[in-house]
Amino acid sequence: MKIAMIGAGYVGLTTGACLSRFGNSVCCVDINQARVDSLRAGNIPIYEPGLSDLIKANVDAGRLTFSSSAETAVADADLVFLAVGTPPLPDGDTDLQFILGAVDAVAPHMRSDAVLVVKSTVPTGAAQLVRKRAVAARGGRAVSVASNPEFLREGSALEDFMAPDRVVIGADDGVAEDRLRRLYAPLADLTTLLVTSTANAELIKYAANAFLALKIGFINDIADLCEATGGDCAAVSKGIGLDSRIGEAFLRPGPGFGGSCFPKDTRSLAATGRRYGAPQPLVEALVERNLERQVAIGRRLSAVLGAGSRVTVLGAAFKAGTDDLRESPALAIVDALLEDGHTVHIHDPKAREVGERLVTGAKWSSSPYEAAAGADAVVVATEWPEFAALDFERLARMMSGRLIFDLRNIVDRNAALAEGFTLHSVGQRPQGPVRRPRSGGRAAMADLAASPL
Ligand SMILES: NC(=O)c1ccc[n+]([C@@H]2O[C@H](COP(=O)([O-])OP(=O)(O)OC[C@H]3O[C@@H](n4cnc5c(N)ncnc54)[C@H](O)[C@@H]3O)[C@@H](O)[C@H]2O)c1
Ligand SMILES: O=c1ccn([C@@H]2O[C@H](COP(=O)(O)OP(=O)(O)O[C@H]3O[C@H](CO)[C@@H](O)[C@H](O)[C@H]3O)[C@@H](O)[C@H]2O)c(=O)[nH]1
Repeated sequence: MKIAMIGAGYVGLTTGACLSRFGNSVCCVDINQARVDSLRAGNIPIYEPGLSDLIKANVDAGRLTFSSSAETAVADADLVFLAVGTPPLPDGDTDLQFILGAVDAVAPHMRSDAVLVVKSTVPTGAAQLVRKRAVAARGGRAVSVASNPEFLREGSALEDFMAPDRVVIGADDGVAEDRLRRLYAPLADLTTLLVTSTANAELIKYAANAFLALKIGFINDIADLCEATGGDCAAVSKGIGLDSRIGEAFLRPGPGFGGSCFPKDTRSLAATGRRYGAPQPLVEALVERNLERQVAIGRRLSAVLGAGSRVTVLGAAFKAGTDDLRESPALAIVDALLEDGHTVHIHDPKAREVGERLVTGAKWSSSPYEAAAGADAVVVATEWPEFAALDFERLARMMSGRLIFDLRNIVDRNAALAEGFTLHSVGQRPQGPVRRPRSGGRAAMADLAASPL
């Protein structure tokens, strides 16, 4: 089939590349000319494992192209996907300006039998709005509109797309349903295909993200309780996760959830609830708690460090496997540390280029060890695998202090303790010898006991 993918960001590029791998002819369109030029020159503007090779293979095979002209790209397309951003408005509701702008750009030029598919995450009712807008832009000619929400995660986007738990097709007419069933047929034996209304498909996407975010918010609160009572949240997560009704996924405590989806989508779901007079108090509370947590963790670190410490933050991206800094808890913690007067050095294996432009006031380094030279404390803020394999002997030689704050519970605990570090993990009381950082810090046993993470 011929596909136009409007929006060549994380979702558009990944989805476009994967669909071209099925043998479809895909044109990814973006209004950002620099992005299109870069893609045409073979430079992929985002980091996503495997994406660069997949794009290259499909471009070489003649199945994947890039354009800034929506008009040309949609002219002979069977399916036109909208994968543009849906950012939050100040009240948390979703800003549909990019969706509606894209509809205006594509609708007049689509074939009469083409299907317009909303892949972006949009509040319930948006597909109907898109349909009305498209019909108006086409001078009254009808158009088939479908909703096909995306569930991929950054950092594992290709595997998630190629082996999804389910594919949700929201279709209010047979043409849209048949076309999308055909499109996803190559995944049919791998997945559960759920065909429902556009309104349900839209609700499923928000409900899924909010439910996963609630699991994280819940375990983060339990982690605080474990720290206060002397429990170990890793054991608690395992113990509850083994119940198949609960499941082990998304029970890792940390610095709060971030990224371009959970924070914005929970706010949007809450806003939709308010708009329809069906309040979502659990989700409202979750949104608040998550913001509070990021700030609180920064403050708790500060309380242990004392004034004017030198702190190394390992990881800036909101999770491992991506260079995406949107709503990253690591950056909220960096901000809190800078505000409290600490000197901050950051290392992230992939996010430095974007990060250096975004975070002023901190110094960026090209390796964890360079970043840790002379530091009083190291904070592991993103779960990059290299941080799970830190060489503590080397760190001990380079650092001034002996404090590790492991906000992802990934460091090699025994290796850290053996080198004389005091280790603060999430959901556990601090472990190891308590030592004063050599410069600037004023950590004491009482402070540490009173200030678990
Ligand atoms: N990032 C994820 O992991 C993820 C996963 C599932 C769903 N989603 C949803 O998918 C949507 C896109 O997210 P993203 O992270 O890919 O966003 P993004 O910001 O990375 O990319 C969006 C792209 O759309 C382009 N664009 C905007 N208006 C356009 C227009 N009229 N024509 C052509 N291009 C246009 C922008 O220039 C940008 O490159 C959002 O609704 C998001 O909530 C994201
Ligand atoms: O046990 C966990 C799992 C995740 N996180 C955090 O939660 C956030 C989101 O992580 P993840 O869900 O892995 O990444 P995303 O790429 O944001 O993917 C989510 O958001 C996408 C956009 O809607 C959806 O498509 C995906 O299904 C959904 O998982 C990150 O800050 C993680 O560090 C935790 O703190 N603990």
